[in-house]
Amino acid sequence: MKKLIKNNVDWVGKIDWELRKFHGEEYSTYNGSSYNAYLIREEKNVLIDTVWLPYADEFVQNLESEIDLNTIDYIVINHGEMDHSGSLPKLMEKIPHTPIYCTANAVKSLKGQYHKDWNFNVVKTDDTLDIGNGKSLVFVEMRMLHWPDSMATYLTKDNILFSNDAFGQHYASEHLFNDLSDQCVLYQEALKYYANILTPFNKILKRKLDEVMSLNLDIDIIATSHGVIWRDNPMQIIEKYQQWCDQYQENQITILYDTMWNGTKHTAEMIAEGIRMADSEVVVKVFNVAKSDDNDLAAEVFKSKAIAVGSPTVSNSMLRALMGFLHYLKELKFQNKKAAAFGCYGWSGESPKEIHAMLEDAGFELISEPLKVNWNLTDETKEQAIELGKTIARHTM
Ligand SMILES: Cc1cc2nc3c(=O)[nH]c(=O)nc-3n(C[C@H](O)[C@H](O)[C@H](O)COP(=O)(O)O)c2cc1C
Repeated sequence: MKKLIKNNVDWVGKIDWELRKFHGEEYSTYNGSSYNAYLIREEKNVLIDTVWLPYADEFVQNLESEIDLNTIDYIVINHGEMDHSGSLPKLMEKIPHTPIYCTANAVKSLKGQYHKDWNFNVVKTDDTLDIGNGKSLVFVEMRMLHWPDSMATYLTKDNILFSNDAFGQHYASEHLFNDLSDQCVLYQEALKYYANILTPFNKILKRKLDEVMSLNLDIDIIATSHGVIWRDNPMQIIEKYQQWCDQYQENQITILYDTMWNGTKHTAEMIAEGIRMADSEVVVKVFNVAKSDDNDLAAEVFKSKAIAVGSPTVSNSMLRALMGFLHYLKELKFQNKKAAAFGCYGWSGESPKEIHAMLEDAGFELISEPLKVNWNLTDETKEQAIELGKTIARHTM
């Protein structure tokens, strides 16, 4: 299957309707995904990226129905990760000498994964490749967005930026274009993708966006490597990225907890009540971490000014779903967010203190001492929970 993108550029990728987990079990993909590869046919024929390994046979067959593989002059690999390069070995069995254009780091990642010494041609930012008919490819290194090997490729005259993982989303969509997609799903998936994949690289991304903007490229289309392609006002997603990479916050406070006998749940609810009493405008959301999806929760934290995090004490520690999630929060390296810890206990009560320490270690600014509730709420501890909510609200107004 192919889809026309513009003039002599076709999408030759794979829509993966059934994908429910990505990166192993790390990333939830309720809306599926796509692996976008592109074929440019000018005086020179160029393939940009491939698709994930399980679809290699299908990909190569489709490509063969489109073009005599021997007439592919260049292959551009924007990023060596398996979901984009996984079909390369199968393809290279058929056209082993075709030059591959990629960054120096992509040579390392491709050789490291596939152990092949293909005809690599290393490119750097501003390098160009003439493809005839007055058009050329311009390469822009995107180091650490999100691997050291990442780059984007710009097609002049057609003004298409093949951005690879940047600006993508895990969203399977029949029509592949942003104007033909469900706008709410698209926005939510783009934000979730940013929060979970790109947040750790905020500072690099900020610099890179400035650099790309300073190139003054006319961009008519942003052809991502996952999800839909931005052709209607493509600058909208660049503008969103400019906001998202700059310590993004909405007027939201999120409470995350786990519980066995609901004491910590009721405490979470009282903290929420206190926040609402102090600030009637703020959006307050409460989630049970063990019953929620970690990636959705990370997106909620991404939107939040502050979080309150609670677990009962179990065997001198916290419940393990929360432990895992706090570890994940540390990986995401959020900045400029406030936090507080709480939890019920029976006799020793280590959990709130431990949560407090892990949040601090994850870069959150702790705005109060941990709240400890013995067994479950009394009038006194209920008031303390409400007061904690008010304190969080006051610190974020
Ligand atoms: C398996 C188990 C282990 C526990 N271990 C501890 C502990 O080490 N220290 C402690 O203070 N309380 C411990 N408790 C007591 C709980 O922290 C207490 O029941 C608390 O009120 C539960 O809060 P929840 O209603 O939010 O689940 C334990 C409870 C259970 C069920």
